[in-house]
Amino acid sequence: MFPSIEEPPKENSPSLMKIANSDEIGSNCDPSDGLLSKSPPASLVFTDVNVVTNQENEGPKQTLADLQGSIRVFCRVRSFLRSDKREIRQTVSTKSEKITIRSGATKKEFCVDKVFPQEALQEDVFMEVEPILKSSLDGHNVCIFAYGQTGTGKTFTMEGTKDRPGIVPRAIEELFQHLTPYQSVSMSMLEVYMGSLKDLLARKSPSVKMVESTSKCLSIQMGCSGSLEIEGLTDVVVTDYREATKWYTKGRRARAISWTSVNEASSRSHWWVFQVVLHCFFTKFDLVQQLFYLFSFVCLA
Ligand SMILES: Nc1ncnc2c1ncn2[C@@H]1O[C@H](COP(=O)(O)OP(=O)(O)OP(=O)(O)O)[C@@H](O)[C@H]1O
Repeated sequence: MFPSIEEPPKENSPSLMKIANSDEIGSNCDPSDGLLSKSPPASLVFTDVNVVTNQENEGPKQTLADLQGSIRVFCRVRSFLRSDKREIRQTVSTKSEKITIRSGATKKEFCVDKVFPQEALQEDVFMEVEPILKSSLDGHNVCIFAYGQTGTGKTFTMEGTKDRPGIVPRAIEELFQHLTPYQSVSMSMLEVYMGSLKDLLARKSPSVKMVESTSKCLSIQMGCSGSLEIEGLTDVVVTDYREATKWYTKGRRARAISWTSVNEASSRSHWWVFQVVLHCFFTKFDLVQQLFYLFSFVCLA
């Protein structure tokens, strides 16, 4: 038996994602700026909450959006690695909402919602993101977008390692902890590489052995509601954290990986999108209906 509501929330019209313009996010923070190459690299994590008109749940989420804005910009400074060849100099200084970068006589300051210094842990980052992820369970689309030059720690922040899990595994775990019997989860993963879209969860064709060559090339279509849809993108239903992790790992392995002069294990996909869809079921006038909300995790290389 699904929960019944007289007036269901207005139909959500999910788009694939909203990519914020770099002028909108943060203050003229351009990671390609030469200054950054002499500093511990910094990457940005954006959370973009699309507020939809869910009257039933407007309260808590609306308060969060009102207080903190629907777009939040975080900047994480990567710690120096043993492999860093450059001379280590203290060219970056941080305050909780400001980062200052010096190069010779030049000084640049950037204001963001939150700065994570070099010593920040994965837990610290997730603690900041968690309330926004939780709010999506109240019926809102959420996009977390990582941006920064190669080797700045985007993959580390989003995925992390087995010992130090990042935002994505923590978010999936959190999602399944709060799932109600009237909700289900499906997921998809795609990569934009060399100008084409690839379905990273596409099932392997028995005749082709290479994972990369089995990834389907997809096209973007405009849906009848005006939303963007990826035609034929594999969407798998997952029932628990373990199954979700299994599919996520499959998608990761299918991604293009190469090395760059600053990152031996660069993801090299120009960007990848991991999308989790929360399906919510309810009855209205004795008919089972469904709404869905999106969590999009985007990593721009
Ligand atoms: N906060 C951190 N603490 C410790 N190590 C880190 C941290 N951030 C990144 N690293 C390490 O730095 C290296 C580069 O990070 P990562 O691969 O995440 O960069 P990236 O921005 O995703 O690069 P690319 O765009 O090339 O894929 C990795 O070895 C990663 O483990």
